[in-house]
Amino acid sequence: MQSLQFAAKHPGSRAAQLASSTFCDSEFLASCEHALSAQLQRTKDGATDKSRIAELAALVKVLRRCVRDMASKSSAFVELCVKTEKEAAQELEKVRLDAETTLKRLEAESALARAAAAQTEAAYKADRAAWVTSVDAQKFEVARLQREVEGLEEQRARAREDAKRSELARQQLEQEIKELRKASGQQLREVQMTQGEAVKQLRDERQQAEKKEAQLKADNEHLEASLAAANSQVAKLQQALNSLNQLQQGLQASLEGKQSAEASLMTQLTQVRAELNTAESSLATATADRLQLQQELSSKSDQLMLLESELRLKTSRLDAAQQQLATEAEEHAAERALLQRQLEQLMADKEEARSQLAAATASVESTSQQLAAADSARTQAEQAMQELQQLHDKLVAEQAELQAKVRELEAALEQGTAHSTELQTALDSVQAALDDARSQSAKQASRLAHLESEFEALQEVMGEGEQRDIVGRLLGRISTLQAAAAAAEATRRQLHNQMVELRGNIRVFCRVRPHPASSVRCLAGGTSLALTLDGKEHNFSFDKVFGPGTSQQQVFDSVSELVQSALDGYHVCLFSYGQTGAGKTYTMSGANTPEHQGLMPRAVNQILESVVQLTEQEWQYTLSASCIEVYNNTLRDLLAEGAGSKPEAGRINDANAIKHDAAGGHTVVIGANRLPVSDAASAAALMSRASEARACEATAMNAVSSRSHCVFMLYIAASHAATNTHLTGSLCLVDLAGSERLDRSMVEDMRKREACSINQSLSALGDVFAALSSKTSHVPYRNSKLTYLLQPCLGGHGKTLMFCNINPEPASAQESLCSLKFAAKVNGCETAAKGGAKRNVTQGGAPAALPSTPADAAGSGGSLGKRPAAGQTLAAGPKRSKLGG
Ligand SMILES: Nc1ncnc2c1ncn2[C@@H]1O[C@H](COP(=O)(O)OP(=O)(O)OP(=O)(O)O)[C@@H](O)[C@H]1O
Repeated sequence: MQSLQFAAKHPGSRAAQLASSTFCDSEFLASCEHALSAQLQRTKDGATDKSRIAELAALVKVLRRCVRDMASKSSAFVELCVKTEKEAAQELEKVRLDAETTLKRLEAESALARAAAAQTEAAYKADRAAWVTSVDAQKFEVARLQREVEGLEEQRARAREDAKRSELARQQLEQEIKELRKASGQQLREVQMTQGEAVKQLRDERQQAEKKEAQLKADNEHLEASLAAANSQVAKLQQALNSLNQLQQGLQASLEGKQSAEASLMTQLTQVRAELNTAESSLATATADRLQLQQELSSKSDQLMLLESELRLKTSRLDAAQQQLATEAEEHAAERALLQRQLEQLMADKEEARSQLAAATASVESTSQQLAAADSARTQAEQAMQELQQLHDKLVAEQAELQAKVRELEAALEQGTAHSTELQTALDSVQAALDDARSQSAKQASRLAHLESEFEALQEVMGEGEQRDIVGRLLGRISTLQAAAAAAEATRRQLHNQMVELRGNIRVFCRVRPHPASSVRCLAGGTSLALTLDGKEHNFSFDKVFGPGTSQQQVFDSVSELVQSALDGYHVCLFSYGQTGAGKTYTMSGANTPEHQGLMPRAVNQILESVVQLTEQEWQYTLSASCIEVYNNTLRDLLAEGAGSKPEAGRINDANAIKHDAAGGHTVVIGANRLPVSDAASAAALMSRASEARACEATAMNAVSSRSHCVFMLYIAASHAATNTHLTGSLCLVDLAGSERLDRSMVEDMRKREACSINQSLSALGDVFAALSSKTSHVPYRNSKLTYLLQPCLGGHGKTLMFCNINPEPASAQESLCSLKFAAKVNGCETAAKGGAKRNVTQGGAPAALPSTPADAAGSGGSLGKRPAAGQTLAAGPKRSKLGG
C-alpha cells in the first residue's frame, strides 16, 4: 500500500514504478484475500476443531508464503533501489561534470574576453596618451612658430618704417640739394654779379654740397640694401609661415585621423564591453544552470531519501509480518493449549465416549505432529531468511570489494599502458639503433671485401717493392676496418640484447592449430584470443597469438632474434606446452618438407649461417649438441648407442647427473653424449637420431603422442683472437609431453603411470612458475628432473619463450582452458634474476672451454667456419620422429 501511495504521489518517478511493479502483485493480493475470505467464511459457517486446525495450518502456509514472497520482493526491491540509486548518482555525476565543464569553459571564455578587453583598453589608453602628447607637442610647436612669425612681422614692420624714414630723409636731402642748387645758382648769379672773391667760397660750398650728396647717396644705397635684405627675410619668413601653415594643416588632418581612430576605438571598446556583458550574462546563466542542477541534485537526493524511507517502511512491514507470524504462532500455541484442555475434557468423558476419545486422541496426535512439523518448517524458514540476509550482506561486501578491485585494476591498467608506451618507444629507438648498427656493419663488411679485391688486383699489377709498400698500408687499413667491424658487431649484440630484454626475459606465445570446428577465436591485433566453453567466452592475452593460418616460417621469424641471443652468449630456452595433440611437436620439429620444418631445424640452420658470417669477422665458433629425454622422471640420453632400438639404452641412473655451472656456463648431464655440430648435415643427422629414440605411442588423442619431455641442447662456445674475447651460449629446445586427462586419453596400466608422471612434472613446472611469480625465496626446481634441468633458463639469467599450443576442437575446450590459464600464469611471471639476462662473456685469459663430460672423449665440438654446401639443409625426419622435424 505504501508503494501504491508513493506511486500515486510521484507518477513519473522511476522508483515509484519500481515499487509498484515490485509490490503491487495483484495475483498475490488476490490469493491472500481469497485465503482470508475462505477462512472467514469457514469460521462463519462454524468449523469443527479438526477443520479449524487444518484451516490454521493452511493459513500458516499462506502466511509463510507471504513472508517468503515479501523477503524475495524486498531483496529485489533493494537491488532495484540500489541500481536506481547508482544510475541516479551516475546521471547526477554526469550532469554535474557537464555543468562544471560548461561553467569552466564559460569562465575561461569570459576571462579571455575580459583579458582581450583589458588589453584593447590599455592599448587604446596608451595610443590616446601618446597621441595627446604628440598633439600637445605639435600645439606647442605651432605656438612657438606663431610667436616667431609675430616677431618677424614686427621686424618687418620696423624695417618698413626704417625704409620709410630713409626715404623721407632722402627726399629731404634731395629737397635740400635742390634748394642748395637753387641757392647756389642765385649766389652764383650774385657772385657773378659780385665777381671775384665769392667764386671760391661758392666752389667750396659746392664741393661740400657734393660731398654731402655723395654721402646721402651712400646712405640711401645702404638703406636700400638693408631694405632688400629685410624684404628677402620677409619673403623667407613668408615661406616659413606657409610651410608652418601646411604643417598646421597636416597636423589638423592627423588630429582629425586620430579623432576618427579614437571614435573607432571607442566603438570597439563599446563592442568589447557588450561582449563582456554577454559573456557575463552567459556566466550568470551558467551559474543559474549550476544552481538549478544543484537543486536537481538535492531533489534527486530527496528522492533517494524518499526511496530509502520507502525501503525502511518495507523493512518495517516485513518486521510487522514477522511479528504477525509470531502472534499467529502464539495463537497457535493458545489453540494447542485449548485443544489440550479439550483433550483433558475428553479424557474426563472417556467413560462415555471411549471410542470417540481414541479417535480424538489420534486426531490430536496427528495435529500435534503437523504442528511440530509446521514449527520446524517455520524455524527452517526463519533460518533460511537469516542465511539469505547473511548472503545478501556478504554479496554487498563482495560487491564493494570487487568495485575496489576494479578501481585498482583500472589504475594498474593505466600504469601498464603508460609503461608499455614507454617500453614501445624505447624499443623503437633500440630497433632503429640496431638497424643502424646492422647497416654500418654490412657497409664495413662490403668495404672490406672491396678492399680485399682491390688488394688482389694490385698484387697482380704492382712490382715487388711497390707491392710490399702498398700491402703494408692496405694491411693497416684492413686491420682498422676489422677493429671497426668488431666494434659494430659488439654494439649490435648489445642493442640486440637490449631489445630482447625490453620485450621481457620470459615471453609467452600462443599457437592455435587448424580445426574445422573451432571453439577458439583469435582476436584482431594478434595478441589475444577468446575461447568458448559451455556458452561462456574466456579471453586471454599473450605476447603473440598465432592463428591456425600462421606458417612455420612466420612462427620462426618471431623467435629468430631470441635464437640469435644464444650466439651472443646467452642461455636461451624455447619450449612448447599444451594438451596432447595440440601441435607441440609440429611447432618444435615440424614435418619433413622445407615449408613445414619446425623451430628446431630452422634455429640450428640460422645459427650455422650466422656462424659462417661471424667467422668472416675472425670469430671462432664451436658447436655441439645433446638430446635428453625425461621419461617417468628418469633421464635418458637419446644420442646413446642403440637408444633407437632398445628402450633401456642410454638410461642415466645417476640421481645427480644434472650439473649447473655456477659461473654461468653450460648445464650438462653427466653421462650423456655431446656430439659435434659442424654443419647442417651433421645437425640434421643428430636430430633424426634423437627423434628415432624418443618414446612415442598412439593414444586416443594423438596417433603419435610423445610420452616424454625431449630437451635438445645446443652448446655454443666462441672466441675472438683479436679482442681476446670468449663467450659461451646455449640454445635449449624443449618439446614437452602433452598434458592430458586420463579419462579422455583412455590410457591404461603402464600408460596410466606415464600419464601420471607427465602430469606430475608439468604440475612441478607450474609450481616453479607460481613460486617465481609470487617471488617466494624458495623455488621448487628440484621437485622434478625437468624443472631442475631447465633451472638456469627459467629463473636465472636466461631468456625463455613458451609456446602454448591449443587444439581448438570443441571437445577439447576444457583442456584448452586449463592450458590457457597455465600460460596466463607464466605470462604474468617475472623470471629474470636481478640484473636481467646475463651474457656469458670473458675478455682475456683462456678461451671459453666446454665443460668436460665423459662423452667428450667421443668427439670434441665441431669447428665451424664454412658455409653449408649448396642445398644442404636440416632435413626433417618422418612424422614418427618427434624431433626430426
Ligand atoms: N599448426 C598446425 N598446422 C597443421 N597441422 C598441425 C598443426 N599443429 C598440429 N598439427 C597436426 O596435428 C597433429 C598433432 O600434432 P602434434 O603431434 O604436434 O601434437 P603434440 O602436441 O605434439 O601431441 P603429443 O603431446 O601427444 O605429442 C599432427 O598430425 C600435426 O601435423
